[in-house]
Amino acid sequence: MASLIFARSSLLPLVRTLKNTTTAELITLRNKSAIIQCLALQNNQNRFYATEKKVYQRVKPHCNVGTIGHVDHGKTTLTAAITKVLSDQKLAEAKKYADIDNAPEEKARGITINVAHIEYQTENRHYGHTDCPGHADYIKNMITGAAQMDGAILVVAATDGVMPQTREHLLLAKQIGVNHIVVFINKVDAADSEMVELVEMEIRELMTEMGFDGDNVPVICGSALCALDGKEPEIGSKPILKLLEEVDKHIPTPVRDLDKPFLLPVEHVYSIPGRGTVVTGRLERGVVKKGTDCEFVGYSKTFKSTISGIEMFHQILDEAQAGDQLGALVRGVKRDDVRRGMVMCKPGSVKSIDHIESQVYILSKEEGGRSKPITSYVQLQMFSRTWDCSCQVIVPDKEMIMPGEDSKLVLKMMRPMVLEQGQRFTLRDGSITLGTGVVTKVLRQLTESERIELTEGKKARDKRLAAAAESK
Ligand SMILES: Nc1nc2c(ncn2[C@@H]2O[C@H](COP(=O)(O)OP(=O)(O)OP(=O)(O)O)[C@@H](O)[C@H]2O)c(=O)[nH]1
Ligand SMILES: [Mg+2]
Repeated sequence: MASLIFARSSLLPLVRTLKNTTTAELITLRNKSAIIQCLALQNNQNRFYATEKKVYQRVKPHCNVGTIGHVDHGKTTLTAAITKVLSDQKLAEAKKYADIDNAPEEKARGITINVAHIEYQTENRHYGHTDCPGHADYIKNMITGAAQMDGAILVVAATDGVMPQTREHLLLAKQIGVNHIVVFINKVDAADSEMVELVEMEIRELMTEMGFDGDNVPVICGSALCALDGKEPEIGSKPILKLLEEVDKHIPTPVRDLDKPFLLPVEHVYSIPGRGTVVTGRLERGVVKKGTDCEFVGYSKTFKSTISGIEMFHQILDEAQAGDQLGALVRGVKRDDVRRGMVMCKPGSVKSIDHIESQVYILSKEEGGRSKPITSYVQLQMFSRTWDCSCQVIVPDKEMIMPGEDSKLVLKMMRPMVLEQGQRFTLRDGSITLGTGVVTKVLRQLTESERIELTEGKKARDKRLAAAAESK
């Protein structure tokens, strides 16, 4: 929000000098670069920024991908090779290996991740590409969604075949819902063709075993190093182009947030005398219009209403889009009916959930976490969107999770809240952030007796059960 205000206020005087630019038009602009882009377009001569700053032109659909796979199998070399081959077609800026491998540090909820964000295009799409320098960075990046991937390129060296991290990255991809994978068998310059065939069979088998469509997954064989060095096009640049063709075809363009049913996590609720109740927050997805029916969900409650007015920056508008920070006037709702943490959404599009399976990364001490491991039955505070709620953790499959480790975790919520597959959250204990996670599966609702046991303890549950039996 701050940056939006900044963008508007710093650019407004400049904008006003332009002919044909009304304030109303500006309100619909999303951010600084959009404003710059719009100015450039309106001004035809691209006088303002085009010479100083590259303007991102949204002409092709955007897709986020990344390279995953075992250490040293050639993920970074392949990333560099892709930019090299595409730069020959003026579709990317060639990046050197060292530019990618020295990825700047990025902080995602207290976790430092080294991640390189590379940009390139094919004829059909614009890509954001993520490459991480190390195994731990991949795990953290995938769980925190620091660069959420719509699909991934799995790199396997023909010289090694499937290795432990090939498995681990695939498993994690499956677990968190990165379902579209294209395989690149790398280093074919250093392996004979029989070996390459064997590795291909091995990967298809592994992927089938993990629940991917192993028989039909595109597998391309080549040498990233040859492509990067501009040598042997048959195993160099050609397979890279083939790979990109398969990525274009096989990884679907994600549904844009604007096309999804709308959802706004409530940040604040105000009562405005003479007008009614206004809820504020950032529209996470979809589009809302004045007059739209809505539903409030959270804290075990669900009720319907209608949006009778929308405001942004103290101005009234008819429609708001994903990304907008807005206030919505809601009909027939009392101030006390709604509270921060609920969501306002398209009726019927979300549910309150109290039992989930997740994949979490537990922070190490150096990352600001605790030095103690996490064990079953402890109670932690879970934060997601604008709500927080106590929950009980169950560590399945093992005794405990050590700091710095990632693991599956089952969470039982003290109160049902809006949670969806793919939703990210953090776990805290007092003022310490212990870990971060992503919902991988919604489990069945807790039974009444499980709920009593969870909120009031085993004794209370037994007492109630006994009382109920007696009254029968
Ligand atoms: N012979 C041969 N070597 C390659 C090829 N691609 C990469 N290499 C070499 O393999 C080594 C590892 O390559 P990287 O690109 O750093 O591998 P990585 O998967 O990014 O490694 P990490 O980020 O450490 O997991 C380097 O020495 C590369 O030069 C190839 O096609 N053929
Ligand atoms: Mg690398």
